[in-house]
Amino acid sequence: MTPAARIQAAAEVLDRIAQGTAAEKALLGWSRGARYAGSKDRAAVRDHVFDVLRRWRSTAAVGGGQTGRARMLGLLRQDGMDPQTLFTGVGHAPEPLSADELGAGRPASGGEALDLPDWLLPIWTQSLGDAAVGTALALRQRAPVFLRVNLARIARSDAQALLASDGIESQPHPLASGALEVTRGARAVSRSSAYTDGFVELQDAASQAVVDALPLAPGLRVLDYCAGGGGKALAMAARTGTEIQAHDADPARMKDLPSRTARAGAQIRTVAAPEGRYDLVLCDVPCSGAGSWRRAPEGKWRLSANGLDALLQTQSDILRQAAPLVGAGGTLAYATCSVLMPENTARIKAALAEMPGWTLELSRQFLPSDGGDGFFLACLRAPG
Ligand SMILES: C[S@@+](CC[C@H](N)C(=O)[O-])C[C@H]1O[C@@H](n2cnc3c(N)ncnc32)[C@H](O)[C@@H]1O
Repeated sequence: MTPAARIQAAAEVLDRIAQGTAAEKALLGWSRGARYAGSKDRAAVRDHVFDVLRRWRSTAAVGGGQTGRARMLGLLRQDGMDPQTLFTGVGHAPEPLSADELGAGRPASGGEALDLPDWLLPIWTQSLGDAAVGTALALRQRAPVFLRVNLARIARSDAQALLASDGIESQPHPLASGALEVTRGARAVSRSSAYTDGFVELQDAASQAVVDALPLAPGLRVLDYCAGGGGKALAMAARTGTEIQAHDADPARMKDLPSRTARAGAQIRTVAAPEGRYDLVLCDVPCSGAGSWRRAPEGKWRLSANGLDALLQTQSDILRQAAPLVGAGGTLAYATCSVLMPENTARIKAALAEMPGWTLELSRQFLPSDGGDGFFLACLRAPG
């Protein structure tokens, strides 16, 4: 496919997304009907689609309309490219721009320019203060690809060398002890021997930093209460070298955990009903995902004020369920991939008000300006 044909394809996929189809489904639908498209074409169309999703409002303003075609026009204009060199109508390129289209479009402003929903702006500003604009703008960019080196089995520099033998270039990232930022060859990671043999995992650097900050030690009784796919459980197991228990209200979310555990050579036991007292219980709760909107930008436009309220309720409920599982002097750790104060410090403040004798040991907000996604971690110590 030519670069112009990829733009036409992305515009069509974006139209399906605007009609309510999820991005992954819309991309799959397109690629099933596009047998002529090679892997580089699919990757390029996907990149265009996700670039627009991150900048859904501003591309529409700059492109002068709500269609996929207008948004692609806006994207090209924002990126300083001349759309007329691509909108030629030749081959599978988009049709040439009409006089109306050439005259349409205006600079984005306010929430549009930040690519945030208007209802969220006051919460965003209150949550982030001086970092509000910079954080919103960072979430309009593509996320770096980070790996977590399985330090239980290999040194970071040896993992780098192993990746390099498969053509993958990386550099250590200061945010976490095992973090590598992939600088070349990211698409080859899942086929590399370093990955298939369990020496590296895909995990955001701030997500790794959250685990680095937990009071973990070999032999502690540790429960990942909201384990999901197990990214943090695996990182905890690599740190302790001993068993981690994994639980999730929806056990189906943990279906890949046994194979990931085996690949990493880790010890993780899934538990349907956690029993007894633990030294550490991690609650990596469901959240808005506002810290990771550069990776999952649809979440930005799907979130509503009511949806956020429901999440806050769930987060508080989970803290209430998990606290009794923490033994005397043990730690209840609370994590989100959000930068919104109501989900972070405000949730912890509300929880502590209901937990006499508990103390706040650690509270840290990670922002995209630290390099990784936006994450929050708080550690609460049970009365001893
Ligand atoms: C943010 S995800 C966890 C991600 C995971 N820790 C990781 O690092 O890959 C949140 C998880 O919490 C689970 N969950 C939701 N409500 C829950 C509850 N009341 N108790 C336990 N888990 C719950 C969801 O099913 C989901 O898998």
